[in-house]
Amino acid sequence: MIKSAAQAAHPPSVRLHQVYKAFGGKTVVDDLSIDVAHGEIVALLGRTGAGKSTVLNLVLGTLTPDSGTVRVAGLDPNANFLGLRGKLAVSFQTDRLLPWRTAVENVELGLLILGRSKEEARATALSWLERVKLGDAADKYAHELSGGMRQRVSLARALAVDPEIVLLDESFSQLDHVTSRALRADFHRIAREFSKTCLLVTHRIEDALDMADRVLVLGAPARIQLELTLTDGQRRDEQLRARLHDEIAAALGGEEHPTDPG
Ligand SMILES: Nc1ncnc2c1ncn2[C@@H]1O[C@H](COP(=O)(O)OP(=O)(O)OP(=O)(O)O)[C@@H](O)[C@H]1O
Repeated sequence: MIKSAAQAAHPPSVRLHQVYKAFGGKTVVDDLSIDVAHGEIVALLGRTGAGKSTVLNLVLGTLTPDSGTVRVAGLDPNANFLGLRGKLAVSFQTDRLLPWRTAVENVELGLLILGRSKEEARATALSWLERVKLGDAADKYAHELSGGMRQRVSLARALAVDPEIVLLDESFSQLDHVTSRALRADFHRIAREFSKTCLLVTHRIEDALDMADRVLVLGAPARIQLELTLTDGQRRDEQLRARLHDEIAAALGGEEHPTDPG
């Protein structure tokens, strides 16, 4: 990968070095090393059971490696949970919105927890809802929003605290193809505009091809089987995309793997 000046000036935002993890004698992560540079978008693709969630939990610090090291913004995430507050944000497959709060109240919650004033939190939350094209829905409750809109609120909530690193855990997987494609495009635009470092975990090839600078295909146990890089110009080249799609599908094990035709 060619490094930008910003990337060259920063240490990797996320670093896994020779990480090994087993559950009950079964190896799930096997000698995995990944560096995600500042501002880079990396997709981890793998079949069910490949260990994607385990890798994500290691980055979140909710799991510790049996051996090897994990660093997030230079910190051990397991030992520095509070130190990473506000630096690391996650968006999950389900939106996890609080149903008794409106969209804007959901987005401002993280800001209030970080100690921002009510006025500042409200203004920041509203600006993020505008960026995800939900300015008109600020006062609606979750049950008044579609699945795609709820996921947009969830992304606004993750981004509003201005994290250095955003983790996406199958964030677009439950949405229909048209909705998820629009959301991926908007997320990609925002991530670029704000130079966010993103690690996205997905089983959908289209998620990776639409957003990632680098695609890592994991075999089981989690070990890199294929690594591809993709520029924004290349991702718009339909022929190249089709070829990369096939290459990734083959590495994932062909037709057993769910793909996204949309
Ligand atoms: N806490 C745990 N205790 C025991 N086994 C676990 C634990 N967490 C994960 N595993 C096992 O590790 C393997 C990898 O699971 P993981 O959830 O990381 O895979 P995944 O790629 O995220 O799969 P999916 O796409 O289905 O979520 C599976 O065999 C799973 O049963």
